Amino acid sequence: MLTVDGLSSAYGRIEVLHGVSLDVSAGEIVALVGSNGAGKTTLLRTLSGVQPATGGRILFDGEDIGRLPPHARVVRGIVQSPEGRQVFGPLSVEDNLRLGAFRRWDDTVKARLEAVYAMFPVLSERRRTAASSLSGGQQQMLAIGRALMAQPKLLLLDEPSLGLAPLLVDQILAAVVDLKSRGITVLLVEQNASAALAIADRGYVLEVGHVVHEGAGAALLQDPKVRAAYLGV
Ligand SMILES: Nc1ncnc2c1ncn2[C@@H]1O[C@H](COP(=O)(O)OP(=O)(O)OP(=O)(O)O)[C@@H](O)[C@H]1O
Repeated sequence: MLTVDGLSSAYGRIEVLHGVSLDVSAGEIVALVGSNGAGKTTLLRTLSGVQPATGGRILFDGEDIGRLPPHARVVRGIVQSPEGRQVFGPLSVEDNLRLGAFRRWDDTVKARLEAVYAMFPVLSERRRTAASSLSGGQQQMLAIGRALMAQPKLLLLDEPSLGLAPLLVDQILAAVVDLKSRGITVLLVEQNASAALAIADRGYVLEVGHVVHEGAGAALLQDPKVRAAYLGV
């Protein structure tokens, strides 16, 4: 589904991704882990098109999308749920969700809303509430729900567990597994590497803009080098 080949990206003259290559197949959860500042967020932003690539190729369903603007990538099914949730605080939960539907504004919006509410019932209960008054976990559900309204084929999820209590982390990661069972492919960035690798089919470890390890999620979890460097074991 997604092939990233030698991708580079820079802020001004400072390159932070140095020729990253990875693959994501349809139906997989692929985790991208690594320490602070490794370039994980930059990679997701380069895939969704809000950050320009300075080299390399991004193929999605066989098409080179590396020069397409972000909205054209959304139309093709690449949707990002950003780090820090970035919900629209003064707007209601439902209006936040409706904003996610912009790429296809037709009579399926209501059914899509109901599907999100079925997945996250607490959002349904609070549909008229301002997003700013939701808890951190609920805001994360809203951010994921908003991305789902765009009907992603490939969901780019940036740090969904950031700042959440352990019970909520489990709930959010269970939701990610649920997305996979609904046929959505997920590229998941997480600081919480062990939790992410535990639910991932495959994973990549990024270190200062390079892929330094890759493999099955379970294999990476068992790899002594990965455990020592990234899992604090
Ligand atoms: N807007 C920016 N301008 C300049 N440099 C940036 C910008 N955003 C990120 N960087 C730098 O790019 C590098 C990669 O950052 P990035 O946020 O992609 O890493 P990350 O792996 O997602 O880390 P984190 O988990 O802290 O978000 C870091 O050195 C960071 O300081």
